[in-house]
Amino acid sequence: MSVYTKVSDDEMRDLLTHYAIGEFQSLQGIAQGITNSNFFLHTSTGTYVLTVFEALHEHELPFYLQLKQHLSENGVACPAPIAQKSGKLHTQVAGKPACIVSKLTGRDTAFPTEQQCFAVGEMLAKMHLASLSFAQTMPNPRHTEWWTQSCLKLLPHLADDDAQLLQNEIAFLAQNPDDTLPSGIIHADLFKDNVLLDGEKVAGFIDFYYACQGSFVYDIAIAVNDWARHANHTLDGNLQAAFMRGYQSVRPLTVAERDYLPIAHRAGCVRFWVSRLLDYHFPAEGELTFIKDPNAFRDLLLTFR
Ligand SMILES: Nc1ncnc2c1ncn2[C@@H]1O[C@H](COP(=O)(O)OP(=O)(O)OP(=O)(O)O)[C@@H](O)[C@H]1O
Ligand SMILES: N[C@@H](CCO)C(=O)O
Repeated sequence: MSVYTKVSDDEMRDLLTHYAIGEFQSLQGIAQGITNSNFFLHTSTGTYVLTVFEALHEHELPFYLQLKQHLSENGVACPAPIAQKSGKLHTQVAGKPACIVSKLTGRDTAFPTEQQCFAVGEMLAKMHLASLSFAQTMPNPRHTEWWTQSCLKLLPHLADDDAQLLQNEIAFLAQNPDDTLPSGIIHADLFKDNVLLDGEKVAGFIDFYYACQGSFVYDIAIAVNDWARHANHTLDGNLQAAFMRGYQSVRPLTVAERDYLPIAHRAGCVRFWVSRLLDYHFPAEGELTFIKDPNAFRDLLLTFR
């Protein structure tokens, strides 16, 4: 149950006086999610989602909330932040940073269909195009420099084969950067559990808290590495092709992007192999980390080499 922060009805009643979304009725904890405390907030005008941030700091919120606002105003399915009467998008609840966003319909899936992969690819392309008119930027905190430094920390903990593979791969990526390819703000973590689906349609992308500047093809590869990945850590060609068809129905890849795609898949594997290895070997004390299998991305990486 991911509700770490207790919020009283009185506090919510007070908070809602700063918003124009009606009177407080009730707050219901959402069981899913790992990092933050999420609630369905029922008011006299409808249901919203309240997120109380357990790790992000208040000064970090405006970028993510303004991004969601920009995307939702530009045809990208994602929660729209609800502004206070003062215009501010974030607030504080129980002394922690918080926000209220619109509630989406739908649920995530562990076993997507081709149609769903097509729809997610299509929406990702819309997000990339919409990101081009977003004026703010955010460096990628988990790219070349991060995985190079993290690798040094991880090496003593890895089996020889894995250590060799990771070092070779990082050296290969350093020689094959993506920094001349079309770029903008990318989601950077568009896994299956970060998309709510309503039947075959995308109800919305959620969890924008790794969004940053990056190449579009890298974002595509991160998503396909999860949406099309079988339990045996290989990609399903049909799901992969459906995702790419959906994406390219909105934004066809350039020749340079198409050529780079296999490398982008390898970069996406390194990114999540490394973060999962760090979670596994260095679980942060007091941090609520649900450890996912690092080898899924090592094994997938081997299929691209
Ligand atoms: N805007 C929304 N509309 C409807 N449901 C939502 C919305 N935002 C979040 N949810 C629900 O809350 C659950 C938890 O949200 P989320 O995955 O963002 O949790 P988190 O703890 O903030 O992040 P993470 O799980 O990545 O650490 C989602 O799986 C979804 O069911
Ligand atoms: N999507 C990530 C976790 C959140 O960043 C993973 O599955 O490793």
